[in-house]
Amino acid sequence: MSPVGAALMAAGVGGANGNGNGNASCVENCGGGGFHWTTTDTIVTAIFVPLGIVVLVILAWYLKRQCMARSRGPLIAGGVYKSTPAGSGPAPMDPAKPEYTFDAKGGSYYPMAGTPSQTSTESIDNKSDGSGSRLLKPVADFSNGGMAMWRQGTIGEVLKRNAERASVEGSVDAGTPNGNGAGNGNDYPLSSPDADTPTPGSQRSSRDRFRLDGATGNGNVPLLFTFKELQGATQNFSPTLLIGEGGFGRVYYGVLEGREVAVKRLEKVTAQPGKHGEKQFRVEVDMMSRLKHPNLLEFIGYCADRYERALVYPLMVNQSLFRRLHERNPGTAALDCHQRMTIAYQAARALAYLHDEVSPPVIHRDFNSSNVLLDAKLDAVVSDFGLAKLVSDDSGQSQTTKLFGTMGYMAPEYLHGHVTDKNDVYSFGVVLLELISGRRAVISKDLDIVQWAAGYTGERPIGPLARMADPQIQDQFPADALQWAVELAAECIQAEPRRRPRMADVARGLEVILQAIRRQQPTYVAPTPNTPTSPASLLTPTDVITLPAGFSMTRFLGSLKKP
Ligand SMILES: Nc1ncnc2c1ncn2[C@@H]1O[C@H](COP(=O)(O)OP(=O)(O)OP(=O)(O)O)[C@@H](O)[C@H]1O
Repeated sequence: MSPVGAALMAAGVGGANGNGNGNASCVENCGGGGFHWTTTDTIVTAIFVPLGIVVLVILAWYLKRQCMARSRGPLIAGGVYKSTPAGSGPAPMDPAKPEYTFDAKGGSYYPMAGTPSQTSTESIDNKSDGSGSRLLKPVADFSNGGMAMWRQGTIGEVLKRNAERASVEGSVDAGTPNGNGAGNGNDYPLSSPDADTPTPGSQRSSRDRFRLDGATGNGNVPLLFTFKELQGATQNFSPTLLIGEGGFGRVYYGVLEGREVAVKRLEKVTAQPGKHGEKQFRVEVDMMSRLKHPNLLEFIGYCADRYERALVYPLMVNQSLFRRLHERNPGTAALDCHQRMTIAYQAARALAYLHDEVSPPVIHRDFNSSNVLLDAKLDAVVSDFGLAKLVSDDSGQSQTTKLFGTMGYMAPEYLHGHVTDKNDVYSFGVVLLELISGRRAVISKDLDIVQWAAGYTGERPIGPLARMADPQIQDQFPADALQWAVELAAECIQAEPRRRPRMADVARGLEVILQAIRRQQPTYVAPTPNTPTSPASLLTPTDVITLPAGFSMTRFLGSLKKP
């Protein structure tokens, strides 16, 4: 029997007569034990071999496509992924030894370079197809939502236009921002020197051409800016307009189409393919596009122009809570206790939204007083989702091999790579202690605020609770409100994550504290010019809580716990 006939018979395709002798039309003697090529074999070979090859090619293409679709889930800074069933997004892999390095400048931990992981994102990050796709991929890969948009062609069209424009405009000379900018301490103008001057790109409005109308499906519509437009908005990233500096890059004051903005420019060096900052950029854009809450920093848009990456936010004129508490200009009033607890309440609401109202939930992972920004009315918004982590499994827990975060704010279990929303609760407790005491999270080389507070919360009695309050507000902090605030912080910073309250319950606790402060100060008038949110607007009538005699914050939180 011929080899083809045997193979087909084995595959049940027919063509052989079943007795093992092959076809009658042998051109040669069919006897003997050797292989003989027949006319039928030739015909069958001519038909089925090419057919088989076509089937194999189609199968390979289909499998590759499936893999790519799976690898394009939402990306997490430093995330390590494995394939998961389509639509479920990436799941973190088992933990390995945490590898991280400390950035002295930003006081933050970042993953060490050169720790490649065999992951699906790796293939995205390191693929160098030379087709200009580095410009395209980051946006296409932002999220599952981004993938859907890609399929619909919405983002695809925008990116195509962007790529065309980039090739027409050629390389934009970014200019190098003066490295000797004054850093975090810079004051900056509160109105643009030439706010009415159109930006170079604004004669062709980026909004008109690049608006991704409805693309994100959640009402947040990020705008795509050219690097040239951002150069125009920030006087070519002038050092005199430097607002601040973080682990991600520098933040500049700017004016875009008449609106005052903060432009966060990714350091050129970290915008190179495969570097941490690039991933962080994608995560931040992804997060910002999906999330919308009055106490989360609004996301205006971004720039992904060749190797330049930048994010555009509304300007928060009172900058960060950290600065307001710890680096206040001499002429600026200290925050009073009502303002402090209002800020805590608003930040708690933002975290509760991330944990409970977003699907899948989001863990901020780097909540600290630098990431709480204050607007003109001292209303707080939570910022910096570059380190956020999407929770992808049902338990609400995940493990990470890479650590990000800020010294003094990281929960003990987080240092072992254990990531849950309770990490944020711990960090929130630290910020609450900062607000109460006016002390920094890291007080000295050997003492952090949690250790310091232990003395007041029972472990190491060192004085009356009143002494724990910032001396600038000691007189105005009602004793009961202060006690409850300290109790609330103590609940949040417990070593055992499961014992910490949920952020929604923390927000309820802060409502009680605000009520107590307002009871004591019924004619509360905020210091000008920073008028806080009207206290009444914080609580709806149904939110008013009736306190029993001997109210205890700990018991109150316990009563809110879900069974
Ligand atoms: N939208 C904004 N409006 C006003 N100031 C801002 C705005 N965004 C950032 N800043 C200022 O710039 C500083 C640096 O911000 P950035 O988010 O880059 O870093 P960070 O949060 O301080 O640190 P990291 O990114 O390392 O966590 C902030 O501390 C804040 O003072």
